[in-house]
Amino acid sequence: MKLLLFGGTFDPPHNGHMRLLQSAIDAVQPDKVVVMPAGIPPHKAASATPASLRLTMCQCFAPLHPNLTVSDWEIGRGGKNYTIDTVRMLEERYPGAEIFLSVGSDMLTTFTQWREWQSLLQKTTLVVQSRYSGDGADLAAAAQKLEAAGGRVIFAHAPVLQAASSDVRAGKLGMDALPPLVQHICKQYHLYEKS
Ligand SMILES: Nc1ncnc2c1ncn2[C@@H]1O[C@H](COP(=O)(O)OP(=O)(O)OP(=O)(O)O)[C@@H](O)[C@H]1O
Ligand SMILES: O=C(O)c1ccc[n+]([C@@H]2O[C@H](COP(=O)([O-])O)[C@@H](O)[C@H]2O)c1
Repeated sequence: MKLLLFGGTFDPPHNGHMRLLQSAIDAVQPDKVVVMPAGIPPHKAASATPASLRLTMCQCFAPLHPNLTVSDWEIGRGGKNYTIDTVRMLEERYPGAEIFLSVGSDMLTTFTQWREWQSLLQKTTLVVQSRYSGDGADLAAAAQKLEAAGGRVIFAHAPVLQAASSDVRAGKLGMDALPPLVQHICKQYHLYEKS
């Protein structure tokens, strides 16, 4: 069984995330997809948006695959969430599964800063989607280093959709950058409104 893991802070999920996940699904053709919103991401400050709302907003990904789960496992654990722990949990829950890890450009180029990254490379295949025009050379160089360390890296080739959650939070990106379900929840709970 091929299992595709997509983790993020998702504060909020935006159309760039949708593009990344769709491109990874197209590249991998997984049997199962697990979307994993982080409780506290390892290299960022904790999110001001309640975890329960980020979890609900992640339902926007559900239409992308018939066997997609939005998991509350990292949120429920508390503390900082490291992907190696999540992958170990998935290995126990789905014995024998081939695990693919979906990441954007910034995550590939900083991958060697992740906790136990060498173990993660052994346990997963990275699936990368570019998020900035012109970052191809950086991504190729990062992939080459990871492959030299024994990793497997697949490139998804969807066109870049430049969007960032931080731009939504800062009011630099409007609601049209968000999937309809996320827009609806934002309106309902008055999220990301600038006074
Ligand atoms: N526009 C995009 N295109 C492709 N991948 C993206 C895009 N935006 C985010 N990603 C990827 O999605 C994953 C989760 O990202 P995250 O939830 O941190 O969103 P973000 O937009 O990077 O947030 P922030 O702006 O707050 O840092 C990461 O692997 C990231 O590289
Ligand atoms: O495990 C790590 O050391 C690690 C370091 C940086 C990022 N990650 C994971 O990568 C995903 C995207 O992270 P972020 O901070 O961009 O939301 C999310 O699932 C994080 O838990 C994981």
